[in-house]
Amino acid sequence: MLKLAPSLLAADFSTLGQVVKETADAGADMLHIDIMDGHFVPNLTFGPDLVKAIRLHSNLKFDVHLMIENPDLYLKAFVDAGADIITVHVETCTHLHRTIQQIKALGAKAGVVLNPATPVNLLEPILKDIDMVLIMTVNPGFGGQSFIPQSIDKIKRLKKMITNNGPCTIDIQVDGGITLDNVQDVINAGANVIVAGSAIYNNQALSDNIKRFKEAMYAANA
Ligand SMILES: O=C(CO)[C@@H](O)[C@H](O)COP(=O)(O)O
Ligand SMILES: [Fe+2]
Repeated sequence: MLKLAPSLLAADFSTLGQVVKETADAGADMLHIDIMDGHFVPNLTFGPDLVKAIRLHSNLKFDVHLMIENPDLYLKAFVDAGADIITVHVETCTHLHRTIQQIKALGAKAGVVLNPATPVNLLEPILKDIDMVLIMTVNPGFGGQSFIPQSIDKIKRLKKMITNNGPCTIDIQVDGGITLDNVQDVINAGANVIVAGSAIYNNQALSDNIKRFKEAMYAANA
């Protein structure tokens, strides 16, 4: 199933409650929330209190992308704040299996993220334990960067690995530099959850952007 997850990082921070409501009304499937700590990535964004505050404005699934060191310390805070899916970077988890079990024990779905230079075969031992893999298609830390073209082969390798692992329902999410020009390429390669920030929140109408993205997504999968 194809899903569109607009990334709040590119939205107008002065009206976040309203943005979240409009994003849901316009037909987004999830809301992607980028959490950055200034250590794992060279940028700072939101914490659990912000997630809790915007939770009041919609029932959208909250997809929380943790770009933070020591993620185990904050899992409960983000689930309590309203996260439905928590995604952790393999590069930040010394005990990845334990972190995944903790996310699930808290009642959230568990996702795992790979930086562009991290190979997919690292996921083989935990593939049966996760709900989603996120392939970073830029280096994490900032919105508005250009898509890394080698990501297409990486998505294909991941898709093959998941298929060879037997019947399962792991979502393949992509994040970074996704536009109307490349969204069909990533879907044809095997991705089904599309994160887009600057291509969704920009000077054009939010509802038009979401409509155009969903049309392009479903046309790719036809
Ligand atoms: O996690 C990140 C960046 O680290 C992303 O979620 C960005 O927010 C995507 O923004 P665009 O590349 O679509 O502008
Ligand atoms: Fe993200």
